[in-house]
Order: sequence, then C-alpha cells, then structure tokens
Amino acid sequence: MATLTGERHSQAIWRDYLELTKPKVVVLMLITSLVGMFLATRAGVPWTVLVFGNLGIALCAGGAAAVNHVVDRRIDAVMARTHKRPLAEGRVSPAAALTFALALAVAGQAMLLVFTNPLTAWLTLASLLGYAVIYTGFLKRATPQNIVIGGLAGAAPPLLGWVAATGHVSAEPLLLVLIIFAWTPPHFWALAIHRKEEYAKADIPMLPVTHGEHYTKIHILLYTLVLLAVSLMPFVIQMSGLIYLVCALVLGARFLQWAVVLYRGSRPHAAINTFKYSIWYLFLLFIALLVDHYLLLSL
Ligand code: HEM
Ligand SMILES: CC(C)=CCC/C(C)=C/CC/C(C)=C/COP(=O)(O)OP(=O)(O)O
Repeated sequence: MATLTGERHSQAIWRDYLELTKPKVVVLMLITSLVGMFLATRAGVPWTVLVFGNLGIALCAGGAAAVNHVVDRRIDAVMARTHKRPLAEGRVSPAAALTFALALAVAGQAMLLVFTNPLTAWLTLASLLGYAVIYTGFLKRATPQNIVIGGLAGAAPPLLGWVAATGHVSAEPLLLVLIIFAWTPPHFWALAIHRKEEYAKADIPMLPVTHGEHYTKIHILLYTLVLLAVSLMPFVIQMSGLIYLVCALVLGARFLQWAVVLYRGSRPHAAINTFKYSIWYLFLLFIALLVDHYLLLSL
C-alpha cells in the first residue's frame, strides 16, 4: 500500500514537471523543426543531427516554457484555464521549476553545440530568451501586440531545424518562419476571444480586452488572409510543388471560412473552434510540405 501511494506520488511529480514544458506545444514545434531539417537537404540528415538536434531544440523550448510557468504563476492562478498548473497551485516551487528550466536549457544547448553547430545554438538561445524573457517578462503585460512580436520566438523552429542541418540561414526557412509568424495571431486571438473575461480578470492586455471582440475579429480575418498568401509562397519560389499548393489552398480556404464565421458571429463556439482548427492547420500544412518534398524527390 505504502509503495503504491509512493509510486502514485512520484508519477504525479513526474507529470507536473512534464506539464511545465508545455509538451503538446513543443511537439508541434518539433514537427516544424523536423520539416525544416528534411527540406534543407536532398542528401538526408545525419541521424545525430536528427535526434540530438531536435532533442536540443525541444529541451530549450521546454526550459523556456518552464520559466513562463514561474513568471506567470500569479496570473495563472487567477485564470480558470491555468489555475490548476503546478506552480499556480504550489505543487512545484519557483526555485525547483527554475532549476529544472536551467537544467533543460543547459542540456539542450550542450546537445546543439556538440551535435549541430554554434549558429543553431545561438538562434535557439535567442528564441528561448525571446519567449521566456521578452514575451513573458515584458511584452505580455505591456501591449496587445505582445503575441505578434513574441510570436517570432515560437515561429523559429523550422529555421532552427534548417540551420542545424546546413549550418547557414537562407530564404526558404525564413519563409517557413513567416508562415508561423502570420499564423500566430489567428491562433491565439481566437482563444483570447473565448477566454476574454479571464484575461481581463488577470489584467493582461490581450487584444479582445483592450480593443474589443469586433476589432480582434477583423484582425484575425486580416492575418488569415496574409497567412493564406504567405502559405502559397513556397510554391511560388518553387520550393514546393503542386501537392503542397493544393493542400495550402484547401487548408487556407477552411481557415478563412472559420475566420469569416467568427467575424459574422453567426455560430456559437466559433472562437474556440477556430483556435482548434488553427492547430490542425499548422500540423497538416507542415506534413504537406514534407510529403510534397519527398514525392518531388522520388519523381
Ligand atoms: C506567441 C506565440 C503563441 C501564443 C501566445 C500561443 C498561445 C497559446 C495558448 C494560450 C494555448 C493554450 C490553450 C489552452 O490551454 O487551452 C496554446 C495552445 C497550443 N499552442 Fe499556441 N501559442 C503560440 C505559439 C504557438 C506555436 C509557435 C505553436 C507550434 C508550432 C503552438 C502550438 C500550440 C498547441 C499544439 C496548443 C495546444 C496545447 C494543448 O492542447 O495543450 N503555439 N497556444
Ligand atoms: C527555443 C524555442 C523554440 C522557444 C519557444 C518557446 C515556446 C514553448 C513558445 C510557446 C509559445 C506559447 C505557447 C505561448 C503562450 O504563452 P502564454 O504565456 O501566453 O500562454 P499560457 O497562458 O498558456 O501560459
């Protein structure tokens, strides 16, 4: 009995620490960095870069997410969506979480330095600091444009993957970063409309709180149009082929449809459904890039 309770306890601790890393968000980021890596070279990516490069990026992203939990613990405790988080409820102490974050970041940086190249390590460190310090520490509480500027850190993984595989920055991965950069506002503001009251309660200046729902919906619509245009660019610059073009058009048209439905206010739950669709959109778009790349190579 005592062992069972002990086991359950250690499982709960393990789960708390995993939650600090925002695992689902990091998994989607890893898919984008993997695609960045695969698209970078025709010759194939060495397995050490594939495994330790992505692990290094994931550890740094997870470390940044753990810092976000520490800095935001008081506002997380106020919002229904986040009040059960490990630091908000006091199950993990800020000192323990910061030590954990530092360990992840150091391990991640070491992996990138040993198995990839210094440029990948520097760019990953910049993304880590961009999210953990600039977005979380300053922008989030300062301006409703917080997620637009802070979105750059979350958009970086395809570039990190590309640089890990090649050692240099080029136009193609920057285009992939631009796609995620344009995707972030509709992704987040849809959720922010759904959770508007909570952000207001926590005194966080998210766009629906500061400028109202109507203004936010117009901006979601505009960014979705920009996203649709930018998502066609890989075909335009001949980085991707027809399979990608068709997928980008279909996925983008559906995103636009959600943005219009949200704007018109004709359907209940439109905001949360737009948010959920945004995640499927990004996942499927990057899978389309990958499938298109390998089908083109095999022709
Ligand atoms: C500054 C940029 C971003 C902001 C402000 C943001 C905001 C959020 C928020 C607040 C949630 C939580 C929803 C909830 O708890 O129900 C969320 C969920 C999610 N985000 Fe983002 N996000 C950003 C960038 C990204 C990026 C770059 C990715 C991946 C490439 C991503 C992938 C996801 C995924 C997969 C979820 C679902 C997580 C789950 O179900 O637990 N986000 N995002
Ligand atoms: C090295 C690298 C690639 C770093 C990227 C780090 C990273 C995990 C970015 C995630 C973006 C994100 C989920 C923002 C939401 O934060 P929030 O505080 O607004 O949302 P919350 O209220 O759910 O905590």
